[in-house]
Formats: sequence, structure tokens, C-alpha cells
Amino acid sequence: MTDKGPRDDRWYLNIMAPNTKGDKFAWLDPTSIYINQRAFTDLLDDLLADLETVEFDVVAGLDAMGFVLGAALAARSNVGFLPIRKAGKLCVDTDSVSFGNYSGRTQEMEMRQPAFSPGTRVLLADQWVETGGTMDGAIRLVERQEGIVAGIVAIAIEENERTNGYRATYPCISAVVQGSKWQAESNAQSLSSFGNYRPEMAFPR
Ligand SMILES: O=P(O)(O)OC[C@H]1O[C@H](OP(=O)(O)OP(=O)(O)O)[C@H](O)[C@@H]1O
Repeated sequence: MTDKGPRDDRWYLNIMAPNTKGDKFAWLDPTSIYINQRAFTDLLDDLLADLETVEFDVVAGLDAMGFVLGAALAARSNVGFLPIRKAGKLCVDTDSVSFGNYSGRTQEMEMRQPAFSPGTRVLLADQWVETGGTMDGAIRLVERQEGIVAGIVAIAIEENERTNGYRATYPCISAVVQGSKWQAESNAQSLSSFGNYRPEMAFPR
């Protein structure tokens, strides 16, 4: 693996796009990282390096963008992938929970039932954890089926009371490293990199 510099110098975070559509939407769009092969590969390498000590049998990805990161991590880790879906999509038996997220709206998410045998170690993957409300729903779904939450992985986990509780309870892995300027700026929901952002930075070549 090539040397990527200091632990908190995650260059690919610089190509995440600012929100241009107002407060009904998330405050940033990290998906520009996925467009660029070098950025996506480096992101996965960084997350997988920190996941080396975490044992899991399956990766569960949260609808929708958690599917991208979760499926890529599952494939690179040689385990299966379990989609946790927004309600009303799965045509098999499901368990469902209500959750609230950054938007303030209450939504439902579902997981197939049964999805795994009791004691299965499930790594939960999402693109970004803001309030932690979406992740809370996923944790409940996994634990209800007697799965073990092996850890939580995301590009960033913003720091607040709920996510501090996750860090105290589960291994939490994120490309945004706690204590870094990226963490402080993510908590403040304003990245200094936005000032230099150009869509071309993420273009595939
Ligand atoms: O921590 P929270 O406040 O719950 O917010 C985090 C969630 O919000 C984003 O997804 P979103 O619901 O916007 O859906 P998407 O994945 O379809 O873009 C993100 O990918 C998480 O799933």
C-alpha cells in the first residue's frame, strides 16, 4: 500500500461537494469520492486498514448510499452483503422500524426476516452518520434478530451525544478521524475545502 501521509490527511475528503440545494438536503455530497477510482480505492484502503481488528460475518448497508460503501467493503472483505432498505421495497417477509434522521422527518426502514442466524456478526455501513438516527434504526433491526453489531463504518461520524454512545458501545470506523480538522469541520457541517471545490476534481480521469 502506498504511503498516504499522516493519519488525518485523507486527501479524497477534499473532493466532497457542498450542498447547493438548501436545507431540505444533506449538507454535503460525499459521492464525488466514488466517481474517482483513486479516491474510492484510497477510501476503501483506509477503512479496511482500521477494520483489520474487527471481526464480522456480513456487511449490512443502509439504503441508499450505504449500499455503495457497504457492498464495496463486503466484496473486498470476502463476506456477503445485506441491504437494509427504506420501507415498502422488499417483497419478502420483513421486520421494520421507525427512525428519525437529520431532516426531522420520521421514516421506516426494513430488513428481511430472517436475514441471518442468531449470533451473526454484522458490520453496519452507511455513507455518513449525522444525527445517528438512521443508524439507530439499523442497530435495532440487527439486534432484534439476535445479530451482534460488530461495528459501524462510514466516511464520517459526526460527534454528538448519540454517536458518542455508539463509539462507547461498538467499534466505530470512519475516514474522518476523531481529533482531526476534518472531524471538527464535519461536526460544524462546514468544510474549509468547499472553498476550493470544483466538480472536475472528481472526474474519472
Ligand atoms: O445520521 P442521520 O441524521 O440519520 O443521517 C444520516 C443518513 O442520511 C444520509 O442518507 P439519506 O437519508 O439522505 O438517504 P440516501 O442514502 O438515500 O441519500 C446518510 O447516508 C445516512 O443514511
